[in-house]
Amino acid sequence: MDAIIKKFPDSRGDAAVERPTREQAEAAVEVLIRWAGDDPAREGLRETPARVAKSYEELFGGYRMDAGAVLGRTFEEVGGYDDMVLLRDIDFHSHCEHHMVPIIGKAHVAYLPSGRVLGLSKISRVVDIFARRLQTQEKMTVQIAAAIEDVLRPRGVAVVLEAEHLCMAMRGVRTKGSTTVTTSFHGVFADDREERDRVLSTIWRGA
Ligand SMILES: Nc1nc2c(ncn2[C@@H]2O[C@H](COP(=O)(O)OP(=O)(O)OP(=O)(O)O)[C@@H](O)[C@H]2O)c(=O)[nH]1
Ligand SMILES: [Zn+2]
Repeated sequence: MDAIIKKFPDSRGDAAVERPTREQAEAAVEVLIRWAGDDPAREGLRETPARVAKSYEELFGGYRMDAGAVLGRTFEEVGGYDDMVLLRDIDFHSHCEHHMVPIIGKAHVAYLPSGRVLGLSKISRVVDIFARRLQTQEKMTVQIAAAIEDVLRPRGVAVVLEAEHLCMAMRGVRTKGSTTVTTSFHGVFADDREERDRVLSTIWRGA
């Protein structure tokens, strides 16, 4: 059985770990139910450890996906188009690595091609791959930008994430409705203020 999750080249800091068995994962959920104060043996909760273990495979499936492989399929046939490509308002759901509570937000991803372009869906897929890991918003922003930069070598990449952290809304400080914005700019978007302003104004106000 493959007990080790491979450290993907694009993962930038997500360590390789030994995977527990499903039985061990279910037992851990049972302990957390008791820690919350409920009885895992009662009818409504009896199947819950199994459901949670299964849902984790989906919610955290990003550890078993390789952004480089998804982005690897690029193409050139775009009729000479060489201006900015921006995918705006990509919904994502992640979990903060401090509390394992949801981060819900939108990603905006732009690049300036240098010959090759990406299939548009691949940008959403890459956001999803990094969202489905335990994250900080800063790390996720950098990972998305770095993955596109590594594979496509475009003239510029800009990634903007805006998200609500439920660990701040449901617990702790209980600040509701605040949005955290993070950005990562590479190439032209880092060096040229006009290009950076152009991408930001397109993200916030539309073309
Ligand atoms: N920079 C950053 N901080 C985050 C992110 N998600 C959650 N946090 C913060 O991580 C911090 C963890 O702080 P700690 O003091 O170690 O933990 P805590 O006692 O649970 O903190 P409180 O949330 O203030 O109750 C908190 O300030 C969270 O708001 C993120 O994506 N980026
Ligand atoms: Zn948190």
